[in-house]
Amino acid sequence: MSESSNRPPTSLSPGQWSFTRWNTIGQLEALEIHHPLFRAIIFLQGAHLAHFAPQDEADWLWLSNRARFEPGRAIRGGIPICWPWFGDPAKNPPEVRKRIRTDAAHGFARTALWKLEDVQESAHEVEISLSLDANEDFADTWNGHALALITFSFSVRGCQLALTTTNLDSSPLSFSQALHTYLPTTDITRTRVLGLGTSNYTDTLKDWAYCSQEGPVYFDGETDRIYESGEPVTIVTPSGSRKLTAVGSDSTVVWNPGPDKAAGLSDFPDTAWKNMLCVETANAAGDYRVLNEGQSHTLGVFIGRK
Ligand SMILES: O=P(O)(O)OC[C@H]1O[C@@H](O)[C@H](O)[C@@H](O)[C@@H]1O
Repeated sequence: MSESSNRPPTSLSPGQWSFTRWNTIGQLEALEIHHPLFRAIIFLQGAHLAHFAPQDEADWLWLSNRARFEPGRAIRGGIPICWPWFGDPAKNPPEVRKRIRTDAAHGFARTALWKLEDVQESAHEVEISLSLDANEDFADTWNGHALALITFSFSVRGCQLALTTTNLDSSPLSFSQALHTYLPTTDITRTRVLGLGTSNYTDTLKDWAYCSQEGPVYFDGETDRIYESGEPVTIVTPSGSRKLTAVGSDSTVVWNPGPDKAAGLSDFPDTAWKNMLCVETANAAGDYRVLNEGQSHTLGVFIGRK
């Protein structure tokens, strides 16, 4: 970390923030929020929330100690925004796939530079909005025109993300997406996810077999599933619980790379799979969304205490 300042973005007037300031971390610009009640860090690249914690608490998000903060490189940990497609393009429904012109997973939003739109501060909350105009600048990888606007709301109760997509193109937009939340655990083998116990899911590791969940989700090796549920989930770890409450979502991805995949994963220590899991608030697989010209859809998650 280096070079902390109050450098304002062009769209906002200087000196108006009490708790928010610019910093350069690695090679990337970030907003650091140091509020008396909580702290957070958002990178402009990817509108990527890398840290959040109420004061005197450990970080609520997992961030790899090998994460690299470089232009064009996805940050391993925190909450990457997968948009305007989730996962492998080839595994997306044809309507989503037909706009994608690359093999790269998880869309381009997580490595694109977003624009700061607004910072609102109060004694209890900080709200920060960023936008990405996905126009012809992205024509190498995607055919469409859409606006993504994300608003982060931080308080001592937790953090909320609301990602609104508006189709600016004259033809209907089909897209998939996820708020790819990385969470810490002290022991993945003693971690479980509650709230998906009556849901069906696609197991991407069993040739995309369609399965039924019964009871809590446990982890005993690599796990990569798309659940057909947007119901609240509770993540119980040996050191505490978190509750994720979604809006605009009927799919939830649960992922842990396990030892073998971890060994080949970028910016990821070989043994880190023991101490993290991802629970991703999504519009994935059959839950992709379609917007006509001018229509919007909001995908959101509130990460709070149990
Ligand atoms: O390495 P990436 O592109 O950040 O993806 C990480 C994981 O993201 C998850 O959402 C997918 O379900 C996994 O299949 C994937 O491995």
